[in-house]
Amino acid sequence: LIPPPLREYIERGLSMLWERLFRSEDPYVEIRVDEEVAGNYHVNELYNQVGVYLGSLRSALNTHDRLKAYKQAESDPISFNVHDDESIDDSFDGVHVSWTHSVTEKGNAGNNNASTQKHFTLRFLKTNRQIILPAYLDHVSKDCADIERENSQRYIYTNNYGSWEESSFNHPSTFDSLALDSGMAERIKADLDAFSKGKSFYHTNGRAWKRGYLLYGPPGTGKSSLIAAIANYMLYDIYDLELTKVSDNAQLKSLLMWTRPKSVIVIEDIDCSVKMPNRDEADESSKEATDGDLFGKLTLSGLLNFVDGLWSCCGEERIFIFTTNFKERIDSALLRPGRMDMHILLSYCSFPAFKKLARNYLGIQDHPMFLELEKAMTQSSAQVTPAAIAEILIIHQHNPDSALSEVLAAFPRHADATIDDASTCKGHVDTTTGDECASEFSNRKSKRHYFRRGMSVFLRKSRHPDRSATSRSHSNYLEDVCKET
Ligand SMILES: Nc1ncnc2c1ncn2[C@@H]1O[C@H](COP(=O)(O)OP(=O)(O)OP(=O)(O)O)[C@@H](O)[C@H]1O
Ligand SMILES: [Mg+2]
Repeated sequence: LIPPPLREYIERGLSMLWERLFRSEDPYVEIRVDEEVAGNYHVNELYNQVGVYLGSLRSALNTHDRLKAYKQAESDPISFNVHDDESIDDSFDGVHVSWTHSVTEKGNAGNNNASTQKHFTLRFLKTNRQIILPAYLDHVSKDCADIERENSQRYIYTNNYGSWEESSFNHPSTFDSLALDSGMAERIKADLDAFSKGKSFYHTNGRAWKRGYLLYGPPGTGKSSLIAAIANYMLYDIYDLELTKVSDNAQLKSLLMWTRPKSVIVIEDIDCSVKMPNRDEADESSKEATDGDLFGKLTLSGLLNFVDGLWSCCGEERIFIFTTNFKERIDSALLRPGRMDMHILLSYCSFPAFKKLARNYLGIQDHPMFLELEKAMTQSSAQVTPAAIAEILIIHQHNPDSALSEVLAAFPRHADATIDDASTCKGHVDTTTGDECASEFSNRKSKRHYFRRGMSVFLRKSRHPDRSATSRSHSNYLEDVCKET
């Protein structure tokens, strides 16, 4: 409970008193971290790490009146350091330590041009030696690595047959920008936190340090956005594995070998990426190998080994994420715990999720229409995706009243009667009009992607009271889509 500067003052006083009374040795340990490694004039990496670590400590802001502020790069946060020869306090495992930075004249000894020598001194009580050494210095070093990773560029890799191609990853999605059902973001973040701190847990229990998530739900409910949010939260790189560009199991294994730790490995639309023979068929295939039928192909067991076999332990701290619009189409072997530990349903927009979208897109926390909207959203059977709502909000971002009226119109009381009962359409129901769907299509991703996945679009009838007009506009719309494709 004693503030660190006062505690240090008391400790110093006691130590001087002790020395006077008993002429005993200094009760402190001092560790000096020089800028140069003595003798070979190389930069001491630990010196740089201590500088970064101390710059990130905010405690000095409350305790020191003279501080130095700096930024290492434009995009970096502002860091603070105390002046030379002033000490900065920290604590580790309940133990108080202090750091001082000093600059001393070097004399002529070095053959390096610099005339001064810089160093940090770490000071703590001898009685705490076991706690501080080397665990505290390891902690400083690891924290510095995390800070640097936070400020450094991250990458998304896509596979081109046997190799990964890299691009900068700058997706802005975060848990804060996502509209999810209440409590979902917190549950996922808690799971991620437990995973990132779980190295010893996984090792003690003989498990590979990895985690698997299955994200499922209709198109436009935020699966891809959630992947980006997870990568941003964890500060991980992303490996986006396109199974159609993997020729066989051996290639899959080699791609896995080239992934780095602290990464998210993603397979989107796992149900329809490739037609994979299942395990029985694959066993049969070994008999048929001479026919060349399934020989050298990608098989389900190859994929299972990718996620969960011996090879999956070759790198550590990795998260596997699969997405699908149709969970029921996925082989249950892929979904079992240990492969996919959490199954996360992303669904149509609920009122709490809508409120988040309204806050993010319109900057409003509340509105007189919210009550009516909540009623409409809970009572209507219309199923509207967050993507469709986001589109409406973007169009009317400067006019919250019209934005909310448009959203309200998407939730008619008897929604069933307003959705075409098109027997040929399967899957996702989208209550946006054809035009809105078209803009959603072109905004979101390539049409090829949609058609490859066999996505169906429902076109709403309510805006077209005359059924023949509806069919006409629908077929025109579909023709347009095909033409564009
Ligand atoms: N839950 C959400 N919260 C905020 N925005 C969302 C959400 N869902 C979708 N969106 C918006 O809709 C766009 C499309 O979402 P996203 O690509 O993440 O959907 P998806 O579920 O991956 O769809 P698909 O199954 O077609 O791949 C995003 O760019 C985002 O702006
Ligand atoms: Mg997606």
